[in-house]
Amino acid sequence: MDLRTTPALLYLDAVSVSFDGFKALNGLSLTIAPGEMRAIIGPNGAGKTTMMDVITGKTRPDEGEVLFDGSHDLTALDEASIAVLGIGRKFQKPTVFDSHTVEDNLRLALAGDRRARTAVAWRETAAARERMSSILETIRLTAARSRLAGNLSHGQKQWLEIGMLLAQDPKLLLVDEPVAGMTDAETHQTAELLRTINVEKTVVVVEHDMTFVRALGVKVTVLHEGRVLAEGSIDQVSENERVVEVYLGR
Ligand SMILES: Nc1ncnc2c1ncn2[C@@H]1O[C@H](COP(=O)(O)OP(=O)(O)OP(=O)(O)O)[C@@H](O)[C@H]1O
Repeated sequence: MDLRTTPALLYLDAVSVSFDGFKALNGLSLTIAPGEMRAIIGPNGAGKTTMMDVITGKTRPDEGEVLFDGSHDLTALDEASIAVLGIGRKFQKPTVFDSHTVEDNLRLALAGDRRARTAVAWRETAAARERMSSILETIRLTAARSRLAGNLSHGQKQWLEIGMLLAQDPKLLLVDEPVAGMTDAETHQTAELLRTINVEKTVVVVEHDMTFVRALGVKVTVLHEGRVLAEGSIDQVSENERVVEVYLGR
């Protein structure tokens, strides 16, 4: 039995994934501390999505170790068990229910099982109402709580989806390209929103938008060819010649 433990919330060591002989991840090692927010950048095909797929159990690594919250071996768990452990993922494309209000979308997420329950059947306790208000405040949609999700702006839909993730109370949030397609103002607000969330949650965010990554003001990991090319502040990685060559300078 594997009894390894780690103080990191997320620990990847020498993780490799091959697709038909091509190594999408090639000895990727990365640790995320509890309470940290980390930005992951890198050129197309660097392995960012594959890394998220490995963490969430969608893809099994061929080699390497993936530990969560001390000693949970994520390579031995399926996607549902990993979600229950406390890893929530937001994909790039919002998948909110357009014909439901903002509040009902959140109610469905708070109720836990979207398929088995309806918003109407969900009994609203005072504690649940408080959580709803707190999430609406965090995602900046208090004033839009009664609007149909389909009528929200693209940015607001992304925030609603982040709220639906928060409703599941994960320990670790994986956020994939949250500001793609957003206006400058929304991009700026999303950086603030993630910083607010990071007060309570550990966050890993994959993004190409350097203005946004700079606004986050957190440690940056640069992936290239399936492994870590550089790590440090945005200023440190921006000055790294290899990073400029393979990514920033293009
Ligand atoms: N299911 C798959 N089958 C075959 N090849 C795959 C599969 N998934 C990913 N790849 C390949 O693995 C490499 C890494 O892809 P990945 O999507 O992880 O990169 P990425 O860093 O997320 O890129 P992007 O910034 O474009 O989203 C790419 O060359 C991709 O074509």
